[in-house]
Amino acid sequence: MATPHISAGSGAFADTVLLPGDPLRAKFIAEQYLEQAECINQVRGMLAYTGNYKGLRVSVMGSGMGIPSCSIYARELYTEYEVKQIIRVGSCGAIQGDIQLNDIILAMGACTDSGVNRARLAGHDFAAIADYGLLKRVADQALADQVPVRVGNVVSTDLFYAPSGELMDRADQMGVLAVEMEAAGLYGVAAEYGAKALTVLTVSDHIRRDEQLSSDARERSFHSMMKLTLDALLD
Ligand SMILES: O=P(O)(O)O[C@H]1O[C@H](CO)[C@@H](O)[C@H]1O
Ligand SMILES: O=c1cc[nH]c(=O)[nH]1
Repeated sequence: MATPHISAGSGAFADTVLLPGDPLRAKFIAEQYLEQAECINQVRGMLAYTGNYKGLRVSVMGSGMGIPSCSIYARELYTEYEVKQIIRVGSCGAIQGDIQLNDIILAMGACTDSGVNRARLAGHDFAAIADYGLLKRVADQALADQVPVRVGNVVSTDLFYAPSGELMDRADQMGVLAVEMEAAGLYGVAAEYGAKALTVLTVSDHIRRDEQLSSDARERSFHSMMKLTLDALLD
């Protein structure tokens, strides 16, 4: 059952996996939110845990940074561990001027400068979209909890340090809310394997303004996003 990247045994993952980029955020989520959390993977330091949230069995695992790393884990979780749905819980940089630090964004769709989804669709554009049922669950939970969220497009870039701002300028003009590095790849993998995926993001910095959260806050805060996402999974 073990894969080249995951040593967990058969049945070790729950049907639902939360997938932050940072493996230490995965550890923090397991320690803060899951009862009886058990560490089920440490290969490459990509920590994974399974435990219970208010009686629901849930797993959480780091994906690493960028579409290639995230795609490896997503594919192995869907195909080797029979995971049904993956929810990325990530950080992002705001693009639109009216978005503030710590705002929550639900990525209904994800643009990208990566070639992975064109490779999947014979060279053509693939509309990388969230699973509607998962998206609606989290949006409804946000409404019920009176947690403001923005729902829309993000852009998943290959380069964190881009040589020019052209892509961000065009994304801004086209209403793209934020930039991160995995959602479009995750949605492509989910589509390829007939599985479900959603990306929920907390704004950690603003690409137009000199504003950013510390690395510690990126690892150990984001409580509003975590509670919203986990509560949305309950019946
Ligand atoms: O905080 P995570 O979930 O890693 O997400 C964002 O942070 C990393 C870049 O700093 C990229 O992975 C980007 O998508
Ligand atoms: O990918 C990312 C994540 C956070 N902030 C950015 O500017 N880019």
